[in-house]
Amino acid sequence: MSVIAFAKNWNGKFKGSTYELVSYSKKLASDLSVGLVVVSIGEIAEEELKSLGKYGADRIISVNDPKMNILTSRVYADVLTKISEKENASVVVLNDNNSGKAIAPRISVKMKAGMVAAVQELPVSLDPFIVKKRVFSGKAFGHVQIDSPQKVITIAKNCFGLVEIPVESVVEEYIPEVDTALFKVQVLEEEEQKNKVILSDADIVISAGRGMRSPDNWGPVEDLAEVLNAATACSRPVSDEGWRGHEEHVGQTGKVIAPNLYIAAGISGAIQHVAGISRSKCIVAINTDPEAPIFGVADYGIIGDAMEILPRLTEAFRNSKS
Ligand SMILES: Cc1cc2nc3c(=O)[nH]c(=O)nc-3n(C[C@H](O)[C@H](O)[C@H](O)COP(=O)(O)OP(=O)(O)OC[C@H]3O[C@@H](n4cnc5c(N)ncnc54)[C@H](O)[C@@H]3O)c2cc1C
Repeated sequence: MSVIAFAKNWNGKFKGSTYELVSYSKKLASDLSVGLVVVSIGEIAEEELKSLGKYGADRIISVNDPKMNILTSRVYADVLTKISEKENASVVVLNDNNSGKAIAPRISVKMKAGMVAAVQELPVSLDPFIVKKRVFSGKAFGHVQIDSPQKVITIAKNCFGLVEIPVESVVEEYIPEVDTALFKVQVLEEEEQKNKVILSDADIVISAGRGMRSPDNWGPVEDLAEVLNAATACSRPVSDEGWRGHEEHVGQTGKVIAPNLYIAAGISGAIQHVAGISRSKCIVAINTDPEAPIFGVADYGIIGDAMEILPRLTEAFRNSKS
């Protein structure tokens, strides 16, 4: 028996969320008294693979096939299912990011395994297997029991953190036979967004809402983001109005993010907005209205005009950096 963890790489590099996935999966495997097998797909340097050893990945299967450098969900799901069967997996763990969301349900169908997405912590119980996740747009937690012999879970960002258990990783090369029909639809090229911190990966997010009053007032938001090497985000009306692009919209109908620091300027804190940011480790709200609901979820609140406060924060961070 084993726990399988899918370690996605981005152009041959792992991210912090991959190391968190390995930390989580190592602890889960140890609680289940089974081995951990970390699977990497696509070309990647051995040194990068071995960096997973810091978090307890003693066994790594590398599907080092250039045909699989760009993620194709049908192909990746097939590869992971074949490896899960070969390794007699009891649980398959993926990150709850775009890749995990695309692959996990396919593995679940192929393996006839029960699946739960965006798990918040280690299972509440191993037998029966019960996991905890947010439900009703983050307003409540649900405990979900998976009864099938094999299970597939995706884990929410920042649900476990990084736990170092340094081991010497052993890397095995393995390329399973994949039906050529699965390559029918292929991503030929990926273009990376340049000079911008990607919102879903960002540790710090500066977000603004309708309180900024006009798209012309975004300068202070971008200045603070630049000083803090942060991503920018916005509330839904802001993107609906076309003040900012929809890729920045967070909330129930936008992106769900979990940065270490979320600064919300001129955002009222409607429940639909909070649904996308409540997993942030620290929320700082700037609002002129002391009764704004955002202060109910914020760790720190600043009552005042965002147009005045954002430049002062930028200046203070700039000074403290120099
Ligand atoms: C089905 C559904 C789904 C939705 N999904 C989402 C979603 O995914 N994401 C989302 O964001 N919303 C979503 N909404 C909309 C949501 O209900 C709110 O209307 C929206 O979040 C409000 O955006 P806002 O806070 O920017 O604007 P407002 O509610 O207008 O708030 C502006 C805030 O700025 C403050 N302010 C004004 N001037 C200043 C100033 N100079 N300095 C500082 N503060 C100031 C005000 O006091 C106020 O609190 C959804 C709604 C529905 C019905």
